[in-house]
Amino acid sequence: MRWLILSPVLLLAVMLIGWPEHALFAALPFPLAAWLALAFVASLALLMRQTDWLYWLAFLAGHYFTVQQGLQRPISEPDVDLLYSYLPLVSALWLGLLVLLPRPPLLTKGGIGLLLASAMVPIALLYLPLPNWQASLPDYHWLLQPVRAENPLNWLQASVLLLVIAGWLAQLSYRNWPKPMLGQLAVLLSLALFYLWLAQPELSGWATLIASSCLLLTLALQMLQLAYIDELTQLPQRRALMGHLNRLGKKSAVTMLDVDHFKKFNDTYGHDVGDQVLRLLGAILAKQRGMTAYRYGGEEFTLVFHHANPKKLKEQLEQVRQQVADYPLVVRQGGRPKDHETGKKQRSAKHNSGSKTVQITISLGCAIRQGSEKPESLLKRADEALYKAKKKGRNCVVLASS
Ligand SMILES: Nc1nc2c(ncn2[C@@H]2O[C@H](COP(=O)(O)OP(=O)(O)OP(=O)(O)O)[C@@H](O)[C@H]2O)c(=O)[nH]1
Repeated sequence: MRWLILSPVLLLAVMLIGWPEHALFAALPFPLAAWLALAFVASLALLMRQTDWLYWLAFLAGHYFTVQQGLQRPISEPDVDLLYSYLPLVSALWLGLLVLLPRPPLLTKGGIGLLLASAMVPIALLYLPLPNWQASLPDYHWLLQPVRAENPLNWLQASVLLLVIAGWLAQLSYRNWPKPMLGQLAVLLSLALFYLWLAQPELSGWATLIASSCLLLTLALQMLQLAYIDELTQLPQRRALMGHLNRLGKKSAVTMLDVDHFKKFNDTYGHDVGDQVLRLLGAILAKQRGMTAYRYGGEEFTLVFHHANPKKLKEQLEQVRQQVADYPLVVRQGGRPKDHETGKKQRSAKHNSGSKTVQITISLGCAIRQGSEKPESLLKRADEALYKAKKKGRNCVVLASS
């Protein structure tokens, strides 16, 4: 789903490569479209308290203003050519810095300073003595030669852009492709398309519109995540479960499962180790095939099945129970290590005294849907079956009788 964030910018790339003469590029959908898109996404980001995005939107606004003021004349004019030489470099470096630097909260001195700086960095290029700077460079250098004859993007600009994009991709894969970084990458890619197809009329407006759409999609997915995904286990939570249960087919089943003696576990090892266990259990459940796992709340989880075969259900649930019971959990005792090095030592074989391997078990209660039984009643029967499993001695599966 997260890849949806890049879809507007990929669509723009396909259009530019396949249909560069398309009438779409002759004009924006309506005058001021790019400004309105920026304002709309900024208002939403404010409303949703995702103010980090305002730095990016401020940069896009400053960039669009600079292009409107300074790049709407033939590239053969020396000051236009110079502005074009510096804008991609400055954009790539500033956006790279925005990712790397810690971003202060918006309503602080640092936050307001960063917001103004993000808008002013591209605009400053309109007023800086670029010709003097250029005069100090050697007359001819291969780094300043264009990459493509029909486009003045030079090797230096292209290398910095590529370096920033490559750094971004490396960070993305290292951090497991988080949504905000995909949104930031989409902004950079939109601008890169504008620099590569500079001669296209209205492309700066389209690039701003597309970058705003990517940020809008990122915001929407972030909100979905907040509303439907449990932060600790990364499983969908109760609100998502209720949505699923309301769409349930006639042949289906629901299982409630619960960690055994979890209170004692928390009391023995501490709440943070208890959290590690829930996270791990979430990962084990998410990997199961043929069922959808939810965190119901606390140490309770729910599994939803789209079949009503008791024998198969019992087999599948026994498998889950066994997998959890067999999983060796290495827990760190005596709190978290003070630093990375101590943590590394503690995890190594020679210095294993701070860790202990423990096991947990789960009890499961399953109910098969009867006719058009209501979700609440189905859940209640699964919960009763879970209660029976606890009474039976825990670490077992009980199927509710029909
Ligand atoms: N670490 C951690 N503990 C949680 C979380 N949510 C609930 N718990 C704990 O889960 C424990 C549940 O305890 P009980 O309902 O008494 O159940 P139990 O000890 O597992 O006993 P049985 O279910 O009868 O086997 C409580 O101690 C809660 O504090 C959580 O997000 N993290």
